[in-house]
Formats: sequence, C-alpha cells, structure tokens
Amino acid sequence: MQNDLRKQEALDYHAKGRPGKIEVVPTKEAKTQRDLSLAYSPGVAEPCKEIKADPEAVYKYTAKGNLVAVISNGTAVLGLGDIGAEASKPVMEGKGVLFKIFADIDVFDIEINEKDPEKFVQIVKALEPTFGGINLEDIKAPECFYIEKALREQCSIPVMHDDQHGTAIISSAALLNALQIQKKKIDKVRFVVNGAGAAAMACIQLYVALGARPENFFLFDINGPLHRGRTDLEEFKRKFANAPADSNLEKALRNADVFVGLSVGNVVTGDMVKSMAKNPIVFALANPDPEISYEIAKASRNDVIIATGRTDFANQVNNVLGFPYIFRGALDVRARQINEAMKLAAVKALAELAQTPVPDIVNMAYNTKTISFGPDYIIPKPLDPRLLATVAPAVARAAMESGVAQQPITNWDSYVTELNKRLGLDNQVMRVLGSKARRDPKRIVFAEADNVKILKAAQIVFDEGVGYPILLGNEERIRDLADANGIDIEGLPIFDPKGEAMKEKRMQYSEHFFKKRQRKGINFYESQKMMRDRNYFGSMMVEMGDADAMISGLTKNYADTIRPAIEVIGTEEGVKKIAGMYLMLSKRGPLFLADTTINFNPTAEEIAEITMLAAREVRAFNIQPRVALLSYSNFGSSKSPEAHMMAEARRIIKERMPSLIVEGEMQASVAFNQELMKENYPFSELVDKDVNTLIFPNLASGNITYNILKELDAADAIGPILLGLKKPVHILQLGSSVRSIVNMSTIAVVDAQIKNQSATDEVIRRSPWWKRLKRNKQSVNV
Ligand SMILES: NC(=O)C1=CN([C@@H]2O[C@H](COP(=O)(O)OP(=O)(O)OC[C@H]3O[C@@H](n4cnc5c(N)ncnc54)[C@H](OP(=O)(O)O)[C@@H]3O)[C@@H](O)[C@H]2O)C=CC1
Ligand SMILES: CC(=O)C(=O)O
Ligand SMILES: [Mg+2]
Repeated sequence: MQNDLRKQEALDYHAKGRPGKIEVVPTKEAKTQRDLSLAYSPGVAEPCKEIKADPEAVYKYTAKGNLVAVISNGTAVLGLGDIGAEASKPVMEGKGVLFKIFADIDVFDIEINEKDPEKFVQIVKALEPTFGGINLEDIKAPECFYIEKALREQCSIPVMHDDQHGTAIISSAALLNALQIQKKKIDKVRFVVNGAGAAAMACIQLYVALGARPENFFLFDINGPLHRGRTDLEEFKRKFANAPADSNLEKALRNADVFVGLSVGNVVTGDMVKSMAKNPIVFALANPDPEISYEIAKASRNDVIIATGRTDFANQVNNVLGFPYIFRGALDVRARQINEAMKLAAVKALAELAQTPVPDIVNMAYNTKTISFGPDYIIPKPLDPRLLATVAPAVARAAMESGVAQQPITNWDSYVTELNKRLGLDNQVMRVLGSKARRDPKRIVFAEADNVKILKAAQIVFDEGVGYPILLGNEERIRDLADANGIDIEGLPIFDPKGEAMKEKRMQYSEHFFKKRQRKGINFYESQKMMRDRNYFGSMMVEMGDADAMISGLTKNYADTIRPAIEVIGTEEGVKKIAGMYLMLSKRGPLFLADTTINFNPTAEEIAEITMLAAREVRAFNIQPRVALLSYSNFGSSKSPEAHMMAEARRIIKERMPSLIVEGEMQASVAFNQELMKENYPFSELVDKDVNTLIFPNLASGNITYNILKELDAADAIGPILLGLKKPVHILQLGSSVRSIVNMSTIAVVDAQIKNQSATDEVIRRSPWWKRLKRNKQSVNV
C-alpha cells in the first residue's frame, strides 16, 4: 500500500501541470518591439560578430558560462540498469533541478540514443560550443571510462562523469570522517566492495589516493569475486583482482572493516554486518534501494556506522552533495578541466564542514535540534546552505593553484557574498518553514472548504504532512466538489456550523462568545446566530482549543473575515493593535513588509509597536531582522510631521528593544543602496547590512509597494501574516492561488507552534487524519 502510494505520488508529481520538472526562462526583457530587435534580428548579429572576432566573448554575450549539459545514454540509470536514453530523462531533468536550486547553474539535459562509445564521444564533443561544462551521467562501465577520458582530452571545458567522481568525492569525505570516529587508519583497513562499475572503481581509486592500500580491497561484480583466475575481467578490474577464488560476500565480510556497495539493492544481510570487525563502516550506496537498509544494518549491531544514498536516513552519501558545487567552482574560474587537485579539495571541504557545528537552519530543515559530528552525522546534509560557499571556493582555489583556471578569482570575500546571493533564501525559507511545520503539525480550520482551491490546498497540506485540515461547510457540497475535482479528502473532518450535528457546539461557543461580548453590544440571540457563520465558528474553534489555527478570506472581503477573529480571539497581552506583514520572496532574498493591511495612519507609537511585532516574526523565520523605517526623507532632511514620525518611532523602539537593528527615517533608495548609505550616512546601523524588513509610514504606501512588487513579478508574496493576534488566524487575499494557501497554512502551523497552541496528542492519535498521515509518510530520494 505504502509503495503504491509512493509510486502514484511520484508519477503525479512529474505529470501535474506542465509535464516534467524544468523549463527555459528568458533572462532579458523581451516585451517591446525594441527588445525583440535587440534579442533577435537585427541586434543579435552584433554579439555574433564579436564572438567571431574573439571566441572568448561567448562567455560575455551568451549563457554558455553558466550552462552545464547533463548527458546520458541511459545505460546505467541509478541501480535500474540499462533502461534506455528516453527512460533516463526524469533523472537528468532531476539533476537539472538540483544544479539550479543548489548552485544556480542552468542545465540542458541531453539524452543520447547511442551506445557505441566512439560515436557517443563524437556527438558530445560536437556539443561543446553550447556549454560551459559537461556532466556525464548514468553511463555504464566500462564504456564510461573511455568516454570520459576521450572527452576530457578533446574538450577545453570541464567534463566529469558524476557517478564516478562525484560519488568518489562524497564517499571519500564520509569515509575519512567515519574512520576518524571509528578510530581506524585508512592504510590498515580491509575493504569489501560490491559492484565494480563506474562508481565503485572511481571510489576505490580515490580511496587509494587518500592512503588506502590496493591489496586491501576485495571486489565483487555480478559474476562474483574479482580473483586472478578470472579470464573475463577488463583491465580496470584486473588491477583489483585480490579476492580469493572461492570467496563470496558472506565470507569476505567476516572481519572486514569497511563495506562499500555500489551495485544493487538488498544483497547484504544483518548477519553479514554482524560478522564484520569491531567498529565497522557500511556504505550501502545503491539507489533507490541500498545493498542493506539503514534499519537492518543499525539493528544488527551498535558499533556500526552506516550510510546510504537515501534522503530519509542519517548519513546520506549522495553525489548531490558534490556536483552542484564542484561545477560552480569550476565554472567560476573557467577551469579547463576538473582535475585531481580539485576533487581532493572538495573531499577536504566536505569532510571539514561536517565537523563544524551546523547552523539552526539545518536543524530546522531536518526537524532536529541535535545534528552534530558523530556516527549519525559523518557528512553534511544536502540542505545545508553552507555547502555552496564552502565547496565551490575550495574547488575554484584548487583549480587556480593547479593551473587549470582561465579566469582567476581575486576577491574571495566578494566571491563568497555572490555565492550566497545566488542561493537566494527564498526557496530555502519555504523549505525550512515546511520542515518546521512538519515537525509538529497542527489542526487548521479551513473556513471556506466549499471552494475548490481551498480543498486542493487542504489536500496538499495534509499530504505534505504540514497540518491536519478541518473543513467547514456543507458536507454534501464539499464532498461533491471534491469528487468532481478528484480531490482526496478521505478521513478529513467536515463540520457544518449550520448543521444539526453542531447544535451542541454552537451553543457552547455562543455562551462563551456572549460572555466576552455582552457589554460590547451583543445579546445572546445574536451570539447564537453569529456562531452559524463559519468565520465566527472557526475563530471560536481556535479560541476554545478545538483547532490550532484558522485560514479564511479567499472569498470574502478582508474586514468581514478579520472582524470575527478580533472579536473572538483578541490581541496578545500588551498589544493594542494588530498589523499585517507580507513576506516577499525576492531575488535578493526574503523581504518583510509591514504594515500592509490594517492601520491606515499609525502614530509613532503604533509604528514602533508594528516594528517590534514584525521583528519578532522575522526572528521566527530564523532570520535576523534588519529594519528600515521608510519615508521620503533621510535622517531629518525633511521637517514634515510624517518624516519626524518615523524618526520618533525609531527612538521609541531603541528604548524598548535596544538590540534591534533599525534605522530611519530613510528613503527606500538609501535602504537598498549601500554606496549611498555609506557615502552620506556612515553613522547608520545598516551600513554593510542588507535590509530585510521594511516598515511603512502608512497603509497606503505599504499596500501599494507590495502590490507593485507582486504584479511586476519582482517577488512572490506570502501573506498577509497577521501580527498581534493572541491565537493564529490568517486571512488570505481574495483569489489567492493554491500554492499561496498552502504557504499561508504552513505559516499558520509555525505560528501555532510559536504560540504554543498544542493539540493534545491523544486527540490527534485517535483521529482519522493521523492514521492517514502515518500511511502517507513517505521518503523522498534524490
Ligand atoms: N549514492 C550515490 O551517490 C551513487 C550511487 N550509485 C549507485 O551505484 C550503483 C552502480 O552505479 P554505476 O557504477 O553507475 O553502474 P555500473 O553499471 O557502471 O556498475 C554496476 C556494477 O554493479 C555490479 N553488479 C550488478 N549487480 C550485482 C550483484 N548482484 N552483485 C554484485 N555486483 C553487481 C555490476 O557488475 P558487472 O560489472 O559484472 O556488470 C557493475 O560492476 C547504482 O545502484 C547507482 O544507483 C551510483 C552513483 C552515485
Ligand atoms: C545518485 C546517482 O547518481 C545514481 O544513483 O546514479
Ligand atoms: Mg547517477
């Protein structure tokens, strides 16, 4: 059942919307007639002529320098074997995605229907003008050795067969760390290696370069042990034909120190691991199923260090930790090749990174507080944002020192800053929030569940394990809508505030509401009537602890949705006004904008309060707030009351929250232009600090700015995130997309975690959601 679910989910993921996983996006304006005549004929002839005169200019005028070809003939796809060029395309597209999200490298995936190595080389060589680098992928041994060697000799751009060298680099880093923890010396340990193909042979060679002794390796291929008596062995295998002729995996593993599997799944048993030497190391790296599962190996003995290629267990040894950063470093110095020095530099950088304390964002991304160097953390995690700025510079430097760089880096600090900018925090922010939400999912009431977008979002929220949706509305209507749109809401609770079944709850809620509002113009009859309204009922569920957060507002105007929340739930202790904040995911990273939603003309005191609420929320995203109080004036240049109000707000903030980095009043151009700031306002706290939080002097300016950014596609908007309510209610913008609803739900869950609105374990464990969630829990493999 679980496998079926996983299979269907993977297929749906690839098929939904635009089929596949990547698209091409123009990087220049191409809207007006003038743009088109620059982008294409006649303007395009000019760079063509420049490149003809100086071939190096191709890096200046085209995308070549940041474009990598991921090329396969489909002959050794993961551990699936020779499934053909076309069937390998999802893997190659997937690599394209990873190159982009982890290192901002663009990829064309190219699947070539050619098994003859010589012809394959000719085809790839002919593609050289297009690309800055070539990543060969999933090409079987021994052909891959010839292909890579020939292309390295013939091309003047870096060529790397990732299954060989990527795997060798990552597993070497993991091996060095595992040996250190197990107190073993690389030149003393005995290795058993299952698989003698592309990945295995490259790993062995790199281990030897790091000090392992060739005679200490026993190898197995599909026909058994590699021994001297075998007449079918190619030269690269003969070099390591050390195993006894009568050996098998079971015998060889007795007293072995290290097992490396780069073959097929499930060929090693727990008993075999038990028979290994003290403090053994097991790298079961076949994908998607390892040679032995993490659980079985772990259960077999306490002193084992086990790594697999999978995302869902500790110690993921997967080449995703290498190729994006190795190519980034190589492209950035325009290296002619990826040589041994660059590979060893990557090994060292990865091994050392695992030994340094991880930033909170990594713990958050992996739902733990405890990642630290040791048997369950021998290699950095793929979502560690430090990888790019650690590995790429190490590789680039090694390229320069070993003489293959054609464009040296001179300022390493600014290179690292650029790398971090490339990564952009945007996806990362949502990824981290998603992980945080999944760690402790909460119950979310969707007040407008008779809307197809809400139902789709609720299904995603549930399937992604972010929260437990509760649907409000007429059950029959909701079910019909779900059926008509193929949305699976099996097991999700549906409550109709108007229905008979809710009579008792309605009464309980109206009594509570009446008590709260009886001296604010509400009589008991009205109170009962109001509880038939889904926004009042939903807010009351949150208030009474029957739910942890509410999402509403997709179909109603803002004021009508927020009023029930304010009347039912009210503001936090000590907070007089609520406010709205947008998270804008811009190219330069996340930007927080407030107040964009509630307060028309706040006073200085209110601006200060909004700023402090916003700063607290920004910290909840694990980001240090750096706040600009915006105006049309800079530090007193205008004497107008509006300008003075922002300066006064800063004075109040500094009194109450002295550690907050906050400056103003200032113009937006100064906030975002370090040169202007340094030159004219060197005293500013924001010198050399990128502003990430913008506070506006009134609602008009905040709201207009956020809408302009959104409509010009300058940033994706998430919000408004309501600040200052006692319990989490979040209001959608009219007509929000399904993804924005999911994002808001994620924020609502995290908000509920912060506000400590914990659902009792028992309520959750007894619920139908829980059983479905358990079934759905799935692993994702890269
Ligand atoms: N975790 C990671 O980062 C990576 C994992 N891999 C995984 O490593 C595996 C091999 O990939 P790759 O080297 O590219 O592929 P190759 O086809 O080049 O090599 C496969 C090797 O496995 C051997 N083999 C197959 N079945 C068995 C068996 N039952 N017992 C012993 N040996 C067997 C083959 O033997 P023969 O030589 O006789 O055909 C061959 O030597 C795949 O599962 C792949 O997913 C690869 C790269 C990276
Ligand atoms: C990870 C990888 O490249 C493989 O399994 O082939
Ligand atoms: Mg591969």
